[in-house]
Amino acid sequence: MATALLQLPVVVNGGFQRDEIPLVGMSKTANLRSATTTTNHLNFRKKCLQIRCQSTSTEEKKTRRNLLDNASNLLTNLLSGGSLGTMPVAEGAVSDLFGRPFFFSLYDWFLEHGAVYKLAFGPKSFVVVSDPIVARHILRENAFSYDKGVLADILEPIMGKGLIPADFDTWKPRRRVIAPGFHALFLEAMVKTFTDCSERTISKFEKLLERANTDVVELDLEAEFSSLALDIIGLGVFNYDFGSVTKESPVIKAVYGTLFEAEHRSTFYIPYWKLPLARWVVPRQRKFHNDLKVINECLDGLIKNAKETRQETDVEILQQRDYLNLKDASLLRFLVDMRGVDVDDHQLRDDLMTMLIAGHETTAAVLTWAVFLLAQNPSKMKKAQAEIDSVLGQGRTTFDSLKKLEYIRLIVVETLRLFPQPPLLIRRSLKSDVLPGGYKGDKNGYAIPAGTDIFLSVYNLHRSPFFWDCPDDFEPERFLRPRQSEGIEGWAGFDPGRSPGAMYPNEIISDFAFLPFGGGLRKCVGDQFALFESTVALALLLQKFDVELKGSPESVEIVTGATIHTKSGLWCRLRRRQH
Ligand code: HEM
Repeated sequence: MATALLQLPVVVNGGFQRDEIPLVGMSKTANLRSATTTTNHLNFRKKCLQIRCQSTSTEEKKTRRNLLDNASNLLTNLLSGGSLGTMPVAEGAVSDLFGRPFFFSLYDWFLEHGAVYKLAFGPKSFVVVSDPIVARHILRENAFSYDKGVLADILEPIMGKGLIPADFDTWKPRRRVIAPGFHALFLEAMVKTFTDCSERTISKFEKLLERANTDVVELDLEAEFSSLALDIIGLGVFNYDFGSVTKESPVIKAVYGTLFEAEHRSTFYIPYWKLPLARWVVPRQRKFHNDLKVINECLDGLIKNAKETRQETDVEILQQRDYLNLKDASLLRFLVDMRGVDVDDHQLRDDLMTMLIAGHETTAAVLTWAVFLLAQNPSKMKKAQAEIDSVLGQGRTTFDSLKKLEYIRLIVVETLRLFPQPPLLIRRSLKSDVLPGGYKGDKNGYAIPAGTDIFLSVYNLHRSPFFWDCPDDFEPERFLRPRQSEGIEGWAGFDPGRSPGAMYPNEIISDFAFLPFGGGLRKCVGDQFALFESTVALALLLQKFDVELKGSPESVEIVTGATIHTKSGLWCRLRRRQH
């Protein structure tokens, strides 16, 4: 198998030759073998690679394209604006959108064309970036030259002027107010909320076992994590208990409906919802607007209530409240009480909606894939449980115990490396710029005009064979080892010492090779919230249960929208642990 993979054709348009890929500290064969382990989508990728091995030229590949692809490529040639200097060009086909997640195709093209390439796709073209040096330039060094582009177009109807899609003028004052809300005492109080909510989930599982009078129960853990994350984000952001672990309600249904629509819009080829009558004529658009109305009414009620009970206070004093004993420790309370910030209800609602959506599916996905990976690595599951037993025994998680649960924390970040949520960051250049060439790219860089749409593929970055050893392997321990830059000019290597005191590896330690929460100005504000939440939920699950997949890993089909998730749930068998 490995030999067959090494015989891949040399590609057109520059890029890497396949046998250049293995780099540091391993043989070519070992790297390619390791690149075909663990998960079913890797097998999927393996199949794709095999298919490509059999094909000897790009011509042959083109003949397999269907009529729609040909029409789309004709449009591309007409509209995509020609080449961008020496930047390699990959030609996408409409059929690449179907049958498998889009980011797999972006990965294959990355290996073919290099870490910066132009993807011409139907009437659109994008620059795809899979390199930490270029990512650092876009996200940090020249961040004010890029806005959210396509992403803002898609999300604005849902999140309005919330932080994620916001233009810089809206974003600056709101970020200044929201970021301080995630202060140390708030996060510490949230650990208690995470623990309470996770225990509610665990006790639901235990009741199922008792009722069935057995030691094993079968469950869709993805759905359970989704309910858990919804309950947590509701309490943390606006002190509202959805109670979705144990019940259904119109608001919960509306939240899921809205998420579903956001996902549909992020993957659908033609934005038909922008047509004037679409919101009244298309049934799913009508439903979407009804769902939005339900959520908005709920949020408006919470905002009204918070404003009526406002106690205006200086931010420094707000940050010292006794959060562990407050009846309402939520972010909404903080935002409303902050002195000198008289934000209108509409903006506040957009902020809450943004955090509801940003903090829900993402965390649920981390937990889902962590279980998926652990179930295939029983020795790592045992190691995790040994740590939990020694740190927690049968006790609860606390802020202090999180500091000692090192291996669980590493599992969480390794899951985020392999399954970044979202797998792509999206930007549009506000002015012309010159992107650095990145590793093995053009030394003079690549000039791009204003208005260029960019996909920064975090998935490619996290699985780049140039920056990670055995990139497709699930190996939480990797984060404990520093890694020299190994002669990669412009990249500082992986050094935990660069971010002393950080509980989790981040973009600074990895010099932008690891970007689970983005980086620079628009970095996630909820990163620590999400990391603590995932660590608590995973630790409490593994404290009580051994988990295995119900079917084979290959039967878990991967789909993607804003996040990477499964097509039909993560069906698992939970067995009560004997202590
Ligand atoms: C594992 C869970 C999470 C992941 C993987 C994640 C990931 C990300 C990423 C990658 C970005 C940057 C987007 C970009 O640059 O285009 C982002 C932004 C953001 N996230 Fe998260 N997030 C998570 C949880 C949360 C939570 C829990 C909250 C809030 C409670 C949150 C709120 C936000 C907000 C408001 C932004 C926009 C920041 C800005 O533009 O200033 N996220 N998130």
